Amino acid sequence: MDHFAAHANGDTEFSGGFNDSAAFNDDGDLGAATNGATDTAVSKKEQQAKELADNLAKLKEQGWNNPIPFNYQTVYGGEAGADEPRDEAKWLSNAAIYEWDDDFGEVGPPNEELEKVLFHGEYLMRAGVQLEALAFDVEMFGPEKVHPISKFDDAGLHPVMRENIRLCRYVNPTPIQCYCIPAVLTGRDVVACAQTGSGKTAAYLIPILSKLMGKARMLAAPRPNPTRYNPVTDRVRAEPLVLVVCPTRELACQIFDECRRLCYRTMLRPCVIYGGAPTRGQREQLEMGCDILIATPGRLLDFMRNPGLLSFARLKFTVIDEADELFSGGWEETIESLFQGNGTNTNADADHMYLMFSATFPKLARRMARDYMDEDYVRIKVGRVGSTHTNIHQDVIYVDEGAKNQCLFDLIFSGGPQRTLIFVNTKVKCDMVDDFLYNKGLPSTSIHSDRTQREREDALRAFRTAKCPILVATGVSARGLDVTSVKHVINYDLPSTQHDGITEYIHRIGRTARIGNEGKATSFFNDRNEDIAPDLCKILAETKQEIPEFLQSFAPEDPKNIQWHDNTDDENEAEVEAGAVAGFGGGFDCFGDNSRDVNDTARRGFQPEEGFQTEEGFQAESPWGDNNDKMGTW
Ligand SMILES: Nc1ncnc2c1ncn2[C@@H]1O[C@H](COP(=O)(O)OP(=O)(O)OP(=O)(O)O)[C@@H](O)[C@H]1O
Repeated sequence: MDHFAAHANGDTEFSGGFNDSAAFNDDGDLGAATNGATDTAVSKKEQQAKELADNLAKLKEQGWNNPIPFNYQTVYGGEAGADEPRDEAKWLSNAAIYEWDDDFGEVGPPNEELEKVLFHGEYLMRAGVQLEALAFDVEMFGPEKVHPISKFDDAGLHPVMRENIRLCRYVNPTPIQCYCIPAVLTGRDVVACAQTGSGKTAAYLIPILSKLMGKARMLAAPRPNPTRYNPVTDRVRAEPLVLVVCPTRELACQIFDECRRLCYRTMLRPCVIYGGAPTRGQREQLEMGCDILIATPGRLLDFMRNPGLLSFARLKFTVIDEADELFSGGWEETIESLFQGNGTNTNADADHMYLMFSATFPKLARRMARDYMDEDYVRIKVGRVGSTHTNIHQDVIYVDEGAKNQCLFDLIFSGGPQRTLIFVNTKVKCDMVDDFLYNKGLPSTSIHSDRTQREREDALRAFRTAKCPILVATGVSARGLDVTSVKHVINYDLPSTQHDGITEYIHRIGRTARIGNEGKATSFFNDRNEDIAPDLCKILAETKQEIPEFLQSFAPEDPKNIQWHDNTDDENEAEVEAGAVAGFGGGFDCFGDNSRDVNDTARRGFQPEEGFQTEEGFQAESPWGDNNDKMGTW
């Protein structure tokens, strides 16, 4: 039964929903019912109610908030997120942006209300103190040396961008930012691989937007003044300067969010279009003008079919984010047509820059880089492609399939209240696990691709605001999720090697311990997961985690010399050896010695912000904020 449906009915009695807790009752032998069907039903119901009441009391004592039923009628009525100003809009594509008045000079005046929404929300991600763990070796390949920055102030950024970075509380650039920002500023095409949660979005948005600031008046298409906008007479065609394509709706919304912050007080107008939400609102936003367009590929194709609505004639930057995901999702033709400009009237000027970001770097991505990017494109690699960092404490425990639910409950209960993300491998299981937890009295919700976009946005909002601090998700739907204070990721199911195996594992656990914070990942392992065991052990060894006894037979022989064959970064392919790949292999190392460069500046550059933890109402390491013991302050 659909847990959401039960919630929608306001069914707080916990009756009627899926509940397999009988499997864990002390005397849960259903066959022992001898007093007739009615008696059994009554006593089972009573027993469940008692069990639930006990659970609720225990959970409450521990600090968990009560499960909150969703009421989608109310949500549709517009009350959603009323206590989270950030998401006041019904759809994230309509979230507030800085509205530029023609009367402004070069830079618009502050807007206090919007500033609060964009920069001061308690649910915004803040850097933690364990930033050293992100100090990976950085390799850069390209035709000439690009000097990495160690401070944002050294990058020659537009003053408004510097101010917006300060408002975001980004004190120092992350390693990928140290390299990517100057590379983009020098006008080169860039291909970059970096770990999850390492600030890739800002690594391309900061230099691109900074380059456009001050030139927007000259480059941007004419647009109506929003303060005097008449939707009947003033509509324009959207002619963005920047296009960002990414694989998931949630990621598109997150990039849009970051863009709203970094465009603050400028005339650059960001818009986001993504599937599942009504096209109308998104179209209306484009008709008010659009300089930065963030899009998922399906909705982008839809809108591109209407040249009166969207044109790429002015496009200066095309960014492909999570390229590996887009390619494995079957979008390679769409991406290729964007690169080619075929039928898209894309501006093909020499100054049109292409950027490609990817956690791994599959063959298809390499071919596109070779075929469509400038010969002298820069390639940046932070750490080993597809690796993770030591801020995540990884545990693997042996759990038989049938014991997973109880184990999950015990694990969550023993961990105490904390934002927890649970991954399963199928949509059906996603609903089942969510229902199980909810019926046990835990505040959970779930997200997967069969949910409507309305439900997906609401589930994420509930998770972000900790109304439902437990989110059950399938891997695909939670890819790229950037939610503050996710303290525990649980792989209820480990990903199989047929579904991206260890790469998927890395993405999943990367939802915790982001940007210098710490977190925990627990994976349930049993005989069904043997396919992933060798790679899992390599990751555990590489990140100096304990390899449990039952996995010892899969442990790498020499933990100091782990061999990876991830097929993402094979420099020895014939084509590369033949020098056909410009920029790497065929190109030469930017640092002159044609070998790997380890840049200490970048390693030292990313330091925790002084006083960050002591700031009122915020503790980098605590989900609770100062002196708080309530869920509401997550
Ligand atoms: N220099 C910085 N200092 C502090 N926080 C930062 C900095 N740069 C980015 N962030 C924040 O870090 C978080 C993670 O960034 P982002 O989502 O871009 O990571 P990512 O590398 O794209 O991760 P993933 O691969 O998992 O999608 C975001 O909330 C972002 O606002």
